[in-house]
Amino acid sequence: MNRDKIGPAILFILGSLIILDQFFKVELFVLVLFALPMILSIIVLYFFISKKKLSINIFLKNQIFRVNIGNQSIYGITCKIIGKQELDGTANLQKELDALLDAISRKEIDLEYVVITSISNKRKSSSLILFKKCENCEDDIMREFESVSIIAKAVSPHISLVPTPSSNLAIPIPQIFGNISYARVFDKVYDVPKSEDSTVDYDVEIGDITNGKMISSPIGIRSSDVVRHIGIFGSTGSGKSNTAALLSKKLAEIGFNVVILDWHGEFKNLLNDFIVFDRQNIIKINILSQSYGIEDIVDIIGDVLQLTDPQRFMLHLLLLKLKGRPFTLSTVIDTLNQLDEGSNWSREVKYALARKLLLLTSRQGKLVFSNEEDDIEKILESGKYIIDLSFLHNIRLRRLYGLFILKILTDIYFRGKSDKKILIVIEEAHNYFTEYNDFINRIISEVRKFGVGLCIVSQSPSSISAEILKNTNIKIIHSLKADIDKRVISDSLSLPPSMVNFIDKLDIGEAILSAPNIKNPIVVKIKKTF
Ligand SMILES: Nc1ncnc2c1ncn2[C@@H]1O[C@H](COP(=O)(O)OP(=O)(O)OP(=O)(O)O)[C@@H](O)[C@H]1O
Repeated sequence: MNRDKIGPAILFILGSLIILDQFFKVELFVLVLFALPMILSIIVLYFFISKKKLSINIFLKNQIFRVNIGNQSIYGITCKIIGKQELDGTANLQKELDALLDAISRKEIDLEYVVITSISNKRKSSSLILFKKCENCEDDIMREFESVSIIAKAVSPHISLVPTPSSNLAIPIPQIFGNISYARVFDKVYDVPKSEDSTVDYDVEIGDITNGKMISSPIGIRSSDVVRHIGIFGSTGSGKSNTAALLSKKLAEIGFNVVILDWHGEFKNLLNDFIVFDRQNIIKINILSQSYGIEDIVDIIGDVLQLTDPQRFMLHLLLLKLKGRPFTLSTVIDTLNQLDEGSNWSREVKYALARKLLLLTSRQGKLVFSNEEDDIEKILESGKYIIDLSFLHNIRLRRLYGLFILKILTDIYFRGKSDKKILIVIEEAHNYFTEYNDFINRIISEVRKFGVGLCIVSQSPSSISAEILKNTNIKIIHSLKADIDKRVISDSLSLPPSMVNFIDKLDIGEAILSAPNIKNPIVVKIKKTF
């Protein structure tokens, strides 16, 4: 029976007695004699029933409270958040509190946390309550409190958490806040990585789920998702190369061909069982080879040398005419001269094109572009290779050579010449992007169905084309410092605010992983390759 039914019940009894009195002319004191016990028994019944329904019983042990509600128990602990200001006022308590709550929000546990800030005229105080629905779990609560206290010491040296004793009547919300006046209505909503994510299926383990302090279960990606392309992003020194090397090693172990286009020549130190092509062992490319489609060659040269449309058209004509002749400075000039001299317009285009093509016939250009073509398809047919591009000092030449290798490799797959899947790692990928990215944008969307997975590695996701970002379905985000990069990544992943705040706080080797096999992005500590 609830409280608002008592009044009507008593009125009903009184009304019935008055009617009885009218009909049977009973004495008033007899009526009162009847009515009183009835009313009393209703009140007693009410308290008895309501006590049975909701028994709240607060119990205290080591500052831990237990609240029994019906047959459920909640265990918890309340702690005052006490901030101590330095004498010279240098402690940034707000920042420390944010860091502490950030760290707590990353913990993967089944406890609930509530921050309560009470504000009155005289006092302002904040406290943290951690609690859990459970039975006999004082020890769990105490352990959690100790772990939170350790985190507080590490991330917020001027803030301490002091447990508040509860009485058996109430769980007090503390009134005094250290030696400073401090209150804040906390407005952040945290989306804590859920432990269910640890049950995802994967066959390429890359690390362990972490909350920044503790490591929980191992996690990885599915090799079947590799052809949906991988993006590894992070500032210098954040751990990108290690992650790319780890993926290369693991995928090679399960039968992928792996080719790394190594911009700075650092991978041979990370993967010493890969075959290395470098200055001593250069793969030579014949641009005029019969087997390469002219459209792709025009796009690659046009993108890297930033050719205008008329120059691209002229290049197309030039390549058609040059077929079967050596690609040397004199043949290029000769052939250009044979092309229609009809108008001033074409003469200007010709000279501008000839000037830009000088790069390919330069001393460095001749190291990699040659008529004595190597059988690249044979060389890279199967296995694991590092192609060290760092011996090419001219950046545009390095970019050209890298893209030609990419084209030749993808052609092998387009023609169905390999039944093994391949991972092509494009290190320092931002270097391949210019104002025009026709070739690389086309490749990334086409190669997927042919068993080719691209792994784009870059310290500057904001310099990568939107097309590429959209097409990398597995993203591994190491610490990023520049605001523009953080924004580009958080927009492309629709990251929750707590994770966005976190991108620049990740430690070396830590990364946010977003992949088709994982429901929500999670923080992972990547394994070290060696
Ligand atoms: N998962 C990891 N665990 C522990 N240490 C790591 C991890 N990943 C990288 N490191 C260490 O961090 C340092 C930088 O790593 P790495 O070269 O992979 O970073 P990077 O982002 O590729 O840097 P850069 O852009 O300068 O090439 C190295 O000393 C490496 O040993």
